[in-house]
Amino acid sequence: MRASLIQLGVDDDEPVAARRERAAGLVRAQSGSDLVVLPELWPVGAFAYTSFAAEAEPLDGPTAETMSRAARDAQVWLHAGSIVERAADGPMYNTSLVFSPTGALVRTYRKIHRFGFDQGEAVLMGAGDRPVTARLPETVVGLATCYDLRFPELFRALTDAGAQTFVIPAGWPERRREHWSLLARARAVENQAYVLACGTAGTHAGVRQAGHSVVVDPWGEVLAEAGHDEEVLTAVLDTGRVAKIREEFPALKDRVLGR
Ligand SMILES: NC(=O)CCC(=O)C(=O)O
Repeated sequence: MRASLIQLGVDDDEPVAARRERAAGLVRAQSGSDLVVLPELWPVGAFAYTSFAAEAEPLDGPTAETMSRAARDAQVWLHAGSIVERAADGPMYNTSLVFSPTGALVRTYRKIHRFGFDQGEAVLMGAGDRPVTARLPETVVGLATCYDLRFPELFRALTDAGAQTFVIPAGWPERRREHWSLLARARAVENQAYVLACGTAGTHAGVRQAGHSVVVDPWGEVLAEAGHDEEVLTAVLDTGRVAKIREEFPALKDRVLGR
């Protein structure tokens, strides 16, 4: 399975509508990949808290509509990263969108762990309340978003639900880049699963982004890693390796707690 992670540059000087069209063009350019991934809250910027309300959109809003067309044109499965969702009943959520190659929105995931402690996303957004998986032709994907990476119990729940590949869009800051790289590998090793962790490049709302999107295999080896700047990171996943490693080194079967 060929996966392409679009480590999009998110900078304050690019209008949201322009970035949306540019992201769609980058998705179209990945035709030939099986799965394409965009980062967290890339239309507005994960730390652009003061713009969240103005840029919030429904699940059939401009970003979803543009991404649906891009997935269909490229004939790819598209994890379109996340948007600030404005729910019909009022609250905002940090919601990931997964499209099939026909352009159908097949899954949404509302980020469960909101970042900011008593500020920012944590106070502006509602929290998701359930883990979500999506069955693709070659793998079962478990969905998580950025700060979720710090909560291993979510990934264990996704593993229990059948996940073999974790897709993690993020807007992770440079200041904590070592945590990002370490935790991405940890989630892969402890669950014997692929990790596709797609961050942003650039600087928005004064927060320099870490970039360094990464693809980790179920043995914890880094298959591909991006630098700081905008780039498309591509890796070929041998999806049969998950079952093979889980069988040859059956640590998941030795669990004592939480079964
Ligand atoms: N957008 C986020 O969830 C940021 C998470 C983060 O900065 C961290 O966990 O550190």
